[in-house]
Amino acid sequence: MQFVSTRGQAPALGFSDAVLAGLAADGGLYVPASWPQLSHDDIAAFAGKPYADVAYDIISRFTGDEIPAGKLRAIIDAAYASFRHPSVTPLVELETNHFVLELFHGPTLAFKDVAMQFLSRTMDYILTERGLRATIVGATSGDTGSAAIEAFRGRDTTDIFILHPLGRTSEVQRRQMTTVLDANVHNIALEGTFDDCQDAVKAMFNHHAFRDSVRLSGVNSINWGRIVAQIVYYFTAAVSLGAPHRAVSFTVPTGNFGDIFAGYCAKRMGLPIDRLVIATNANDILRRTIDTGRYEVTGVAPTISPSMDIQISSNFERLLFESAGRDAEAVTRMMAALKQSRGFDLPDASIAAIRAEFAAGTSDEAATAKTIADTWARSSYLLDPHTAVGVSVARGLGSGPTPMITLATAHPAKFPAAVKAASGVDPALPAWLEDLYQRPERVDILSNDQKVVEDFIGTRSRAA
Ligand SMILES: Cc1ncc(COP(=O)(O)O)c(C=O)c1O
Ligand SMILES: N[C@@H](CCOP(=O)(O)O)C(=O)O
Repeated sequence: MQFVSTRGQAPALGFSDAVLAGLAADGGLYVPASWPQLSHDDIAAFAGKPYADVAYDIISRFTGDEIPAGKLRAIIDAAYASFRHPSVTPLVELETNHFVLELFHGPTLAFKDVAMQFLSRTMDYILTERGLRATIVGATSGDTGSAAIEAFRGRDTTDIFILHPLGRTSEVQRRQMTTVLDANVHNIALEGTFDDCQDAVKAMFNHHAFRDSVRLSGVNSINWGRIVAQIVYYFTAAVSLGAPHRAVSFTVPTGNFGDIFAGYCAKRMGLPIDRLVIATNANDILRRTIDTGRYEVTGVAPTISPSMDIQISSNFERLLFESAGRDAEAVTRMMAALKQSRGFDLPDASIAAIRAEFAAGTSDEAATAKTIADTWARSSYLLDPHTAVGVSVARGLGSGPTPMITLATAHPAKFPAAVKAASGVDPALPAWLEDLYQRPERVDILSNDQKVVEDFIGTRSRAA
């Protein structure tokens, strides 16, 4: 399987090289050269299978023969053994025909663990085979960072540098990152927003001398190795509700568009998905884009779902590529306009193609808090604020002909202040994190200056 860049100027790469590259050398994102197809019978055969079996079936279609079967199987088994639920990602019925897919049973209590536990082991394998060491960088609004740090801590092949926006994560999220004191882990609190952190990471990838000098690699969802692992739970969830014999719908709390793009990939691979619904908080650039056909960046507003406080939604570029008929020049023009004037109009054919696949809705702060309160009162089920954005939007659409599955992207205990304010309930951290508030922290505060950040990383990376 080869992977091509959405901007068409970087060489096509195999799975291992695409994973190590993270972002393509032309600034684009890697996507598979073609979509593997699963037949009706292939999908039906997933019924009743353990999560790791389905994961192996899906992921091996992308890795081809680059990772030996036994090794890939061992990576997947170890990744999902770290989850505290036997089903890995269980489905819970919230109300008639509306389910939540609990993606938060991994070590850091957010859906990011599903991909990160796979990606860290895969990168470690590739680097060890090649006798190399790499510098991992990542931007986080809270969850990617904690999942990545947990997954990469203590690994000999990598140093990991995570940039989070100073003061804009929940305290639990920050402590999950800053209390990990392994020598290969570096936390940077940037004086800026999440978008500033993401810009800094992308700028490092586009600074080729720096990129090469530290052998840079990324763990944000710009890395195809993240998306591939997230495709799996769309299949397991849909099959447990009767796919491929009947279609299902998904509502996805959305920020960087990685999670819902994985749902789109599952559909392209043959999974019968009826509605794919983008749920945004007040930072609603994607909902506005679907409504108006114009992608327009405004300021970021802090919300009670901080991990979705994002304006520049990096994976949307992958969808633009698909919706433009894989026209890399058109994507390059749109991305140049975004950089220059903070916005662009989608070509008519692209927006029509996107509207055919996606619906979108926004839940404001009051609606999100009310959804947490109502769901607790009605069903004794505690939602985290990100999942509540999804549930609120899904409920607003009303019930359709197919079951609706809302992705539960984080555990409520990651956002105790917001959850308590909405429901009166103080969600407890699980036993393995009980002493989180007593653990010492280590973090460096840096100004939002590219050179400062690169110097910091360059002098500490063991790959340099
Ligand atoms: C808890 C939570 N929900 C939803 C999202 C949005 O997911 P994505 O960025 O893949 O759209 C994030 C961050 O990415 C998150 O941490
Ligand atoms: N919400 C994310 C933002 C980064 O998203 P990613 O999926 O591209 O890594 C976070 O929690 O950090």
